[in-house]
Amino acid sequence: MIRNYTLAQIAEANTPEKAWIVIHGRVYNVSSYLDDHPGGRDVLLELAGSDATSDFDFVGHSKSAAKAMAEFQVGAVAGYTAAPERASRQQVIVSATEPQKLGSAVTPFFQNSTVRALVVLVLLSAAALCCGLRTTYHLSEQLNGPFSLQSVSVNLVMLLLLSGGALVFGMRSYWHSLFHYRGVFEYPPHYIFP
Ligand code: HEM
Repeated sequence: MIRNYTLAQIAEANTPEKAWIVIHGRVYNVSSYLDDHPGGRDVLLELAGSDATSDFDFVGHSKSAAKAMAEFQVGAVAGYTAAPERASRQQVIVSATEPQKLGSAVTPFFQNSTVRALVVLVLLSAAALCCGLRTTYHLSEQLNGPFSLQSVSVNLVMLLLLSGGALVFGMRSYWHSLFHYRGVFEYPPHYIFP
């Protein structure tokens, strides 16, 4: 059950012992997090008692930071109307009143996008390898044995195709890591891969 608080009630919670901040309509008590916050305690204390949504978004917090917040939520702002979304950022939190699941900071193995991408890559490589070996086998029967010039060329072409695919995938991830976040102030301490 989510408790609703007025902005006046929240404004009073601006001390280290009771530091409440509003992010996307949710109220968080960050008193116990002040010393653990990677961005420092001062920034949280400065915003205690107020709506920190735009500052929070501007820093470009990661999705895991958004998940870690769940344990600090103490309620929601009564009658909260969302601030306009910044065009350059993705909105991570969807609804102010829907409770977040606690303990969800660890992403299940197959929901992790890097693991998914690796599994797809391994499956595609295995499939390509099977096709390649089969084709090579048939071709080398028709050509002059497995070590003839033609058979070796077919093997080389297959190798180039496979490594080309891996290169494209690698470059795509690298490109994403460089340009997904725009502007120096949104540069995060770690990347979210597609
Ligand atoms: C409950 C609220 C908050 C939580 C749980 C939280 C959590 C985090 C985490 C986990 C990081 C490490 C980077 C990341 O994973 O994104 C971080 C960095 C940071 N946060 Fe917060 N944060 C909160 C609120 C805020 C607010 C309101 C501000 C105000 C501007 C802020 C400013 C920063 C800054 C400046 C950094 C450092 C970024 C860097 O060093 O690159 N945070 N925060």
